[in-house]
Amino acid sequence: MAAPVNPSPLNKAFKHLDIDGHDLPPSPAPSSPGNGKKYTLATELVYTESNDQYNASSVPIYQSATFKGEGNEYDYTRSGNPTRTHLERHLAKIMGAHRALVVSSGMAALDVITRLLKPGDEVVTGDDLYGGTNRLLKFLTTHGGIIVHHVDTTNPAAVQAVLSPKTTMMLLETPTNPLMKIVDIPTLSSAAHAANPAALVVVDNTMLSPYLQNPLDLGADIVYESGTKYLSGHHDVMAGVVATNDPQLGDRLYFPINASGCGLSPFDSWLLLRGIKTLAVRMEKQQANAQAIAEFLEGHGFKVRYPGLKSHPQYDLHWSQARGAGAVMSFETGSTAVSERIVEAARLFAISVSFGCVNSLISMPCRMSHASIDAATRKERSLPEDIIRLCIGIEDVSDLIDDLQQALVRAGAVRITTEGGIQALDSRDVEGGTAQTRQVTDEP
Ligand SMILES: Cc1ncc(COP(=O)(O)O)c(C=O)c1O
Ligand SMILES: N[C@@H](CCSC[C@H](N)C(=O)O)C(=O)O
Repeated sequence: MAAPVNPSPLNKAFKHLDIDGHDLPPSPAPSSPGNGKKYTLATELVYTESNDQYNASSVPIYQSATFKGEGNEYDYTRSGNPTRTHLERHLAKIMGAHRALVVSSGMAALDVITRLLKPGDEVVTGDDLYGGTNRLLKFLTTHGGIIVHHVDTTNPAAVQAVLSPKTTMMLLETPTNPLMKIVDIPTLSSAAHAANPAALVVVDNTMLSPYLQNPLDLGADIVYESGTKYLSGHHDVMAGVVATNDPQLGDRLYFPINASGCGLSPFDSWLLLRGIKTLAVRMEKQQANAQAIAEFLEGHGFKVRYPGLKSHPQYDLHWSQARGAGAVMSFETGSTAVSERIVEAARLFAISVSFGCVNSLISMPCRMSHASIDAATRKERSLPEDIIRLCIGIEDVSDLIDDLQQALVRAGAVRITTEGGIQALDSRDVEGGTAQTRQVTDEP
């Protein structure tokens, strides 16, 4: 694919505008066929157009650190690379954003965003957050002079109580990781902007991806997500995405990427672009499987946290701002030891951190993804030590349910009913170790 040097005066005049009005370098330009029709997201995800000199169907990987010449669109890959630009423009299109930027991980994306803060700035955020997010915010409080308020963001009154003209950023996750709490993006965005019109509302959209939720349409100023998860979908690349509709904010976010060099590499940009094309089919299958599994667990007496279940306390709120429930859920057993046994007994579900992969995963957040939050803080924030997180993949759902069922039985988390079904044991029975149950559980 050539980054064509087109001497046409028309091209020069419109150098910074693509057909969607994005004020970005013009080449290479993935877009929809320019026939005026608005396509659905599933179609837009797949369609990219490039003006490659050989009409390559797959965007070439510009594995080059430097570009010859002076005053050209690209000079150095830290500053910009055609493969990365192609991905960024594709993401801007599917995220409904003016500008998207891709970096080396989800945490790098948050790092870029927090570079907007200055010592003394106040950040309002949730009490249930991904462990790495909590870790970076804590570091900024001890090393960057930032003041962070952790509150229950499902409670607008609690949020209101810490908002002030000093609030410069509100950082939200919804659904939260791992408690799957739903946060009202429009209400909280309005509250933050009312407290300080210059406050930036930032939403971590990793749990749902742009296929299921668009925080920029709901009042957020910046959306970011870990591309390591659903966007790429195969756990073969680390990536992060930051997007905004404000051109000046876009420039301010680009600055630390160029200054520090955390922009996504050409090969990883190519991998992420490939993953994005199958996002719709993966997500549809993953969330259909997740719904069936959540119903299976709930139907057998477990307390399941999943926004696809009517029993979710914020079911209506979730569906007022999202188009699907995603494929992550968590549930409790009443006993850390039982939870450990379930996780260890699963065979198809891999014991692994992360989510969004085509394979199903099982984990204990307090030991794994959220281990960086100390035990006292976890307790203070009501993060149950026995919580199990399931991240559902695209396998056959009956195989997944069979695997879970045998894990529950082997772990002694359920008893066999007289009808031959299974029923979650009361945590007191579990702690007491109902020998009868254990005996029938050894093999599936
Ligand atoms: C909700 C959420 N946000 C951000 C991240 C950070 O992403 P990454 O691992 O790509 O740095 C993760 C997981 O790591 C996450 O679960
Ligand atoms: N050791 C890692 C753990 C990564 S957790 C990844 C993911 N966000 C999840 O929720 O599972 C770390 O310390 O960050």
